Order: sequence, then structure tokens, then C-alpha cells
Amino acid sequence: MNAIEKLYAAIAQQFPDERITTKQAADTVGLTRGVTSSYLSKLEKQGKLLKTGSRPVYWQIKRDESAFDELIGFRGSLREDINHAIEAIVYPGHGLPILIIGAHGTGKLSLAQGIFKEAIQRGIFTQEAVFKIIDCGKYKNKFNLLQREVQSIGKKEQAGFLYIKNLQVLHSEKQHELFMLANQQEKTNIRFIFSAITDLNNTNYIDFNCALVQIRLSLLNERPLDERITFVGLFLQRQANKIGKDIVISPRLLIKLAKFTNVGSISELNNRIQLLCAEAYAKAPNIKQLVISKADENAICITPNRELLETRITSLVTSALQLGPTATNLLKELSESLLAGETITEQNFLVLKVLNQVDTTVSESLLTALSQTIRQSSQEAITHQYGVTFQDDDNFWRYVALAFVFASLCGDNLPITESVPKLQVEIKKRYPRSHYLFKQLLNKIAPQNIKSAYYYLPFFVLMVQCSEKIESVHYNAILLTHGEHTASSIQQVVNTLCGNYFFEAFDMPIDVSINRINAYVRDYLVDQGSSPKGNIILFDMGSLREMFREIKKVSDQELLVVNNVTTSMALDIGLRIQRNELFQSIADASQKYSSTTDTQYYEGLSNRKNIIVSCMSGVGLSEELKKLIEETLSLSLEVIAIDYKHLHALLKNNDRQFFSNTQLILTTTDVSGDMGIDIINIYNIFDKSVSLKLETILLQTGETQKSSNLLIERLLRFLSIEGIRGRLQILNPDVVIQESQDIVSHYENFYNVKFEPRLKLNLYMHLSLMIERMLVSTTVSENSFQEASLTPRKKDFISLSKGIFQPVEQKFNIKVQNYEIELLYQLLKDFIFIDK
Ligand SMILES: Nc1ncnc2c1ncn2[C@@H]1O[C@H](COP(=O)(O)OP(=O)(O)OP(=O)(O)O)[C@@H](O)[C@H]1O
Repeated sequence: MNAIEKLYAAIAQQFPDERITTKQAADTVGLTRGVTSSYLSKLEKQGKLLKTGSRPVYWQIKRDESAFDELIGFRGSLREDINHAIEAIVYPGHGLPILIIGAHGTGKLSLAQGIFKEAIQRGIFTQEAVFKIIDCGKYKNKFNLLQREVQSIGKKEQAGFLYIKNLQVLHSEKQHELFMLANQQEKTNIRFIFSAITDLNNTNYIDFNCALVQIRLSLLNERPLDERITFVGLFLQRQANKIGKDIVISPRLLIKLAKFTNVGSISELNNRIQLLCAEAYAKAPNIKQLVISKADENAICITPNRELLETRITSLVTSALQLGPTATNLLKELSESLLAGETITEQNFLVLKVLNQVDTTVSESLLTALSQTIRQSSQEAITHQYGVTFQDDDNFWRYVALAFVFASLCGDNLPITESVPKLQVEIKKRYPRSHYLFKQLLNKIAPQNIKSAYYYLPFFVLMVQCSEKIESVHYNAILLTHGEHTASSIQQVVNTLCGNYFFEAFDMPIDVSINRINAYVRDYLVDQGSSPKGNIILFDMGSLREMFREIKKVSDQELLVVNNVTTSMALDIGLRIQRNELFQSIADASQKYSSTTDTQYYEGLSNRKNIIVSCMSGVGLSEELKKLIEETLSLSLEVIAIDYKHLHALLKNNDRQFFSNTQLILTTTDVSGDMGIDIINIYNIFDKSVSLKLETILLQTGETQKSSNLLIERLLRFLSIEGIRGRLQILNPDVVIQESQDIVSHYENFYNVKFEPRLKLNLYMHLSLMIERMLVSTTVSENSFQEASLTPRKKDFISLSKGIFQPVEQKFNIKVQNYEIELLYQLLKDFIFIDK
């Protein structure tokens, strides 16, 4: 992509519908104004941008034109109707017949012609296609003739549209017959558009065996004022063209014409304007200009044969409504109020004041329909997922709708100024969570305008009563689970039960990567702004540590991650957030949910000073040691019992940072570690030097001399034969210890070595506990040694061990698992192969 294409892409993405100045374009891509200006001109020459105005010049993305763009209201009151029409045009087969209902002169024919042109534009018909009109009014008592006429058009090898108007004059059964003829549409190349002035009796088309798209046009006086002003402008232009003179009119008269409340027909408005012009013309036929109102310094001059460009109409509307100053002033006042830290009630008041000024310009029926749509959309986009409810008051929703109408009036007619985007930033800063919810609504009802700041004016009206509650939540809580609806349904239950927005949820595809998850979380956190108290993430499965580490990279706030999430767990956290509990207390509570749930809220193994205990002879032994240490030392030290294999993995896969609070590792074998953590084999405390070392470490961690002495004393006892005795629960200690001694002496004999007393003690302990463990173990280890990877020494050791264990296996009816032999090998290898 070269620089010019990049500029185009940036404008297309950020300002798809808006007009912007050269400076705004330059700021978007970070180029100088001069360079940007030359790029913009090139884009205009390529036909990609539309240039309007002078000082300042405005630029806008050129859209593919649609045949409907010529209709006034194509983006406003006719938008829905046009969408229906397009559905009928593009429907596979031969499209669908259409019925347009609307009072006299409300644009039925104009819309039908628009449909015809659009069908050509879309390549459905060629330029040779026909548009035939049949007026039922001319065939009142000659239905057969009418029928024949319609049939003959269908039979001719013609393609195009047949517009059958004034259907209401026919008897209902005749109407029905005509509808049936529309079935020809499927077989011929003729498409049908019916029109009627009044509603037809429903039964006429209820059993019509082909779908009929119905479009209902509203009266002129029910359409938005800006559209009505545009109609006046259009008709004045037509008159100026006709008589070849400038027409001069004051804005006040122009608005007055547009505001005629009793004119429902567009044709009638046209007639009135024509009469006004005729009157003025008759008064002064020789004057160059046709002045149709008293001289006014702001008078608008309409020049003949100058196409009524959209921008001229726009300026007509804005000047007539005083939209520019009103909106600018409102934005300024809102900014000031936000900066001054005033409440949302004040800001709402400022918006309502302006809405009351424009209220009369909006048609009530449109407003009612719009307010229902917005109410429904708010329910779907906010209440349903986020549990936030709104007032059940028609007047409230009417104002919300009015605010949206004002927003679209400003968005359509005012160029965006530099101060405008600031409003959104300020709202986000002040009301981050409410802003987030409001954006969900905008995404639903006006996604194309999500960047237009005018569309944030309704924010204050909608959120006035609930923002305080929404902003009282100080944590970002996120649910991340696999599956299509899992996270969102937990979210819905919890937010709804708590009646507030606590959780955002992300339903993730099964094969989602950690990078994608990160992107969800990162985007969300950025969108939320920084939360003062921390982030809480509940997810279903995956590595806790990986999740913690990755998310920590995205935000340096306090972070709690919890896995194996359930609804009740999320609810408990929701309630704690609601009570504004401290982060630490939520984290503590989350550790007690269930044995299958893990949590992490600090980096590394623990956020407290700790001692790790890990025994090769099983986690049971580690747990006992843990208990012993806990009972002896002060509470400030955390004792963590870890499975021996797990410790190995931790030491291998983590850095010093992970063990930053670890003061000491106690094991029952010699473990090497180059991480700078003291690792003591507890059997070595029989050595004076090692027990002194232990004592020093304990004193350094803040333990008293007394408790450290006591610990060493208790450990020694724990590790003695008596200690082993006390620890066997099922088997007779005398028998088992004897067996263990026999096994050890077998190894000594075979390898011709003499083990030191403490290694022997360690082995007695290990073997005795192992025999008992094998006896109670219900699982049978499946893993077998991978022969190929075994060294000859290990192979020999394994086969020797199997022989040594045979008598014990028979005696106790157990099977010593390969894993246990492996452990024993690790324990002994440094003592039996000493010669090499
Ligand atoms: N959306 C529109 N934009 C611009 N001009 C329009 C629009 N709708 C109607 N007009 C103009 O209003 C006048 C009346 O429109 P049209 O003839 O289409 O109405 P109609 O409902 O078919 O009328 P009738 O019921 O009398 O047959 C025409 O001059 C037409 O050009």
C-alpha cells in the first residue's frame, strides 16, 4: 500500500460517512497538511473522494451511488422502505411483487421509479427495460379490459416493471385477481409494483400465494423537518429553472413553508410553492430576481439550473435550523460540565434543553416508532447481557429517541469539527463503564456512526439514572470460556441476578489460541479504561500460569485468574464486587471454591515468604512435614508441599523471579539447583554443618532461636526409625521396616557399597511408605520403561530391583510400579556407582 492508498484506507475506516477537513485528514495519518492536501486532490481525481466547500474544503468518501439517492429522505425516513424495496428487487427468481401504500402525492410513483432504476443499475434489467403505468382509475367498470391489458404486457417479450396504481378503486375480489396475475412475475420478465392510496382490506392478499413486500409511505408533515426543508428547496429550484430567474427567499419563510402542518402531500407543497412563485412573478415580471419574501439580510438565493447539490441543501437545513451554533454550543457546555466534575444530571439537563428546542421539528409518529426500537434495542444490547435496567416511562424513551434524531440531524448536516471527537473521549474518561455499555447499543442501532461524537449526545439522556450504579463497580471482571454461549449465559445470569454490569463475557471457539484470548482481554481492558482496583478473569480450562503471565503483560493492574469457572463461583465474585470488597479478600475467597478450581493472583509461586517441602516418598510425607513445620514456626512463613516431580518441573521451567519469596527448599534427596535458593536434604541435618545452615536460614527469615532449635529437634525425631514407625498406618512397622532393611542390604551387597546411616534411614522411610502405598493404591501404573532410552546401568538396576522386590511383592500381594523403581534409581544412583 502506498501513502496515498493508506490515507484513503484511514479515512474510509475512520470517517466512512463524514465530511472532514484537510487538517483532520492530515492528523489521521500523521502527515503534514501540504502533503496530505496533494494526496487528497489526487484521490479526488481518481474519483475516490468528493470535494466540497471552500475555506475550509471538505473531503468525503465517494460511495457507489444508488438510484434511490435522488429521493429526499433516502438516509432518513425512507431508509427502511428502501431496504425493503431492495429486498424485493434482489430476491432470487424474479424478485417479489411490491405494494406501496400512501396518501396522495407521498411519493409512491417516485419510489417505484427508483426501484426500476435500481434494478437496471444492479444489472437485473438492461437499459431497454420498460416502466409501464396502469391506472386502475381509468378502468373502473372495465375490469376485463384492465385484465387483458395486464396479461398482454406479460405476454409481450418485454422486460421491466408494471406499475399498477390506484388499486383502492377496485372491488376487493378484483384486486385479488390482479394480485394473482402478479404470479406471472415468476414466469415472465415483468415485475409488479402495486400502489394504493388507502389500506386495502387485508383479506385481499392474505391468501396471495406469493410473498408481497409492503411499503407504507408516511405523510409529508410526519417526516423530519430537515427533509421537509429539502423538499421546499427542491421545488423552489424547479421553479427557478422553469422561469429562468434567481429566487430569493428568507430562511424564516423557508421554514414556515416546511412547517405547514396541514400539508401531508408532497405534490400539494409543490403546488403551493408554484403558486407563491406565480404570485411574485405576476407582481414583478421584469425584475431579474424573484423575491418571494421581504428583504432579509440572510436571504437565500436559488439560482436557475444549478443542480441542487446535497451540500447546498445541507447548508440550507443547517442555517434554517440554526443547527451549527446550537450543536457547537451544546458540545462546549457539555465539555465544560464534564471537566468541572459536575454530575450527569447536569449534563442531561443541558442536552434536554436543546432537545426541547428541536422537539417541534420532529414528527411524533416517527418519534414513537423510533423510541420503541431504541427501547427494544437497549433491552437486547444492555439489559439482557449486562443486567442494567432502564425506566419504564414513555416520556423517558421519547427523549432518548429525540436525542438520537438530533444526533442524526447533526451527523447528516454538520461537518465534524475538531472539538467533536473530544466529547466521546471525555465521556469515556468520566463514565468508562457506562460508555462501554452505550457503545454496545450504538453498535446495534447505528454501527456506522459509532465514531461520530454527535451520537454520544443521547448517552446522557439514556444513562442519567443508572450511570452512578454502573460506575460504582471498581473491577474489570471477565468470563472466558469455550463454546458458543457458555460465557455469555453465565454472564447473563450473574449480571441479571446482581442487577448491574459486573461481567463481560467472551465465548471462544474450541481451537482458540492464547494470543487470541489475549487480544480479547487486551481490547476489552483498553476499552474500559484503567480500573483503579484490578482485573478478575474467570475461565474454564487451560493453564492458569500461562493465562496469568500473558494477561499481566497487557495490564499491570492487580490480577486474579480463576479456572474451572462455574455460575455459582461467578455469582459469588459478582456479589463481592458489588459489596466493593478488597481485592485481596476476593482473591482469598476464590481459593476456597472447590478442589478442582485453582486461582492465581500474584506472580510466581506465592506472594508470601515461603518454604517448599518436597519428598520423593510421596506427597503424604510432604504434607506431614509441612504440618510439623507449621506447628513449630511462626505463621509468617508459608509452607508449600509440592509433589517431587512437580518441583523438578518448576525448577526447570521457571526463573528466580518465580521463586522470589522462597526462602528454602527441603527435600529428601539431593536436588541440584543453580537458582540461588537454599536446598537442603533433610536427612543431612544429622550433619552438624547442615543443621547449622538450616538454623541460620531460619533466623534470617525472622524466626526465633527457640523455634528454629525446636524445628531441628522435631525433624530429627521425625526422621528416625521411631518416626517411621509412627507414620505407618496399616502395616506392622516391625515387619515392614525389617523388609526395607533387607532390601537395602541387597542393594549394598550387589553394588558392594556401604550406605551412610542417614541414607539408610531415608531408604527405610521411603521403602516402608512405598510398600504401604502400593498396598492401598488402587490404580495400576501402565507406564513401562522405554527400553531404547535406558542406559545399560539403569537396565541392570531395573532387573535387579525387580528380583529384590519379588519376595515383598509376594508377601504383601502388591506390584511395585515402574515409577517407584525409577524413583529409587534417582535416589541411589549417586551412591551405587561411586567408582565411576
Ligand atoms: N422522496 C422524494 N424525493 C424527491 N421528490 C419526491 C419524493 N417523493 C415525492 N417527490 C415528488 O413529489 C411529487 C409527488 O410524488 P409522486 O407522484 O411520486 O407521488 P404519488 O404518491 O405517486 O402521487 P399520487 O398518489 O398522486 O399518484 C413528485 O413531484 C415527486 O417528484
